Amino acid sequence: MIRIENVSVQFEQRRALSDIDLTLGEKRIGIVGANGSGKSTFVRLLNGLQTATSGRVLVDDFDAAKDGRKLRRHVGFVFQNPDNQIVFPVVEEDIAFGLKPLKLSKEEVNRRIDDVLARYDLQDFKTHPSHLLSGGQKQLLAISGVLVMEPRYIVLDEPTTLLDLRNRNRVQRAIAELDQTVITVSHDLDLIADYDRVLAFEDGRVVLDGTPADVLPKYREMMA
Ligand SMILES: Nc1ncnc2c1ncn2[C@@H]1O[C@H](COP(=O)(O)OP(=O)(O)OP(=O)(O)O)[C@@H](O)[C@H]1O
Repeated sequence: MIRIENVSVQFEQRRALSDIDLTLGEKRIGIVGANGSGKSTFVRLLNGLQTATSGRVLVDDFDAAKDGRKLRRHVGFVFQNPDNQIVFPVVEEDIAFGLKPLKLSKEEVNRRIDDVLARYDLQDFKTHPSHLLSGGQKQLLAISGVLVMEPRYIVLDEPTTLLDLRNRNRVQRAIAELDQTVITVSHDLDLIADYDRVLAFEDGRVVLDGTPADVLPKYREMMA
């Protein structure tokens, strides 16, 4: 369960989020809103990448202000551009990197890497240069690098923006199969059309909140 209690985020000249108060317990949560409306700032709060200027962020037993390190393991974050997430030149090294702080045995590290690569049909790319993967494969590798840490929540910030239709569909299927609670920021409304709940942001506030069937038509109208 995620509790956001009266949270505001103020950057020097600009208030990015104003008095957000939400309880999120659904398994699939979509976030929509115009450019600059506060979506990324909001999801970055959930794993401590962004701190609240005022208010509290609680994820299960963790308070973002006190338990930053634990929160980052509990809530995995997939960035919009996988090139910002993929840091090692070889696929298996990149996935292993995130596991280092967990101090697992070599066997367990290998088992997790093999499992996650098989899941996304990337097993043949294990020793492949990461930068030679296609855009969709890179996005799947970025998701793999987060999944392998077995977080309880996964945040995806515009996961399909850079992808062609085939890779977009692959990523959509990959998300659908996740056991974790997933929070997805997206301008691609079809991607979140079967989610449990959608929040629409405008000027740092949540202006629509409900099922996709309820929110998405209103959001389309709002953006027309
Ligand atoms: N580190 C920062 N310093 C100053 N201002 C920031 C910072 N990060 C975000 N902002 C501002 O806060 C507001 C909200 O930004 P945010 O990135 O959360 O929007 P967004 O809804 O994710 O936009 P987009 O759809 O374009 O990714 C914007 O006006 C942005 O310029």
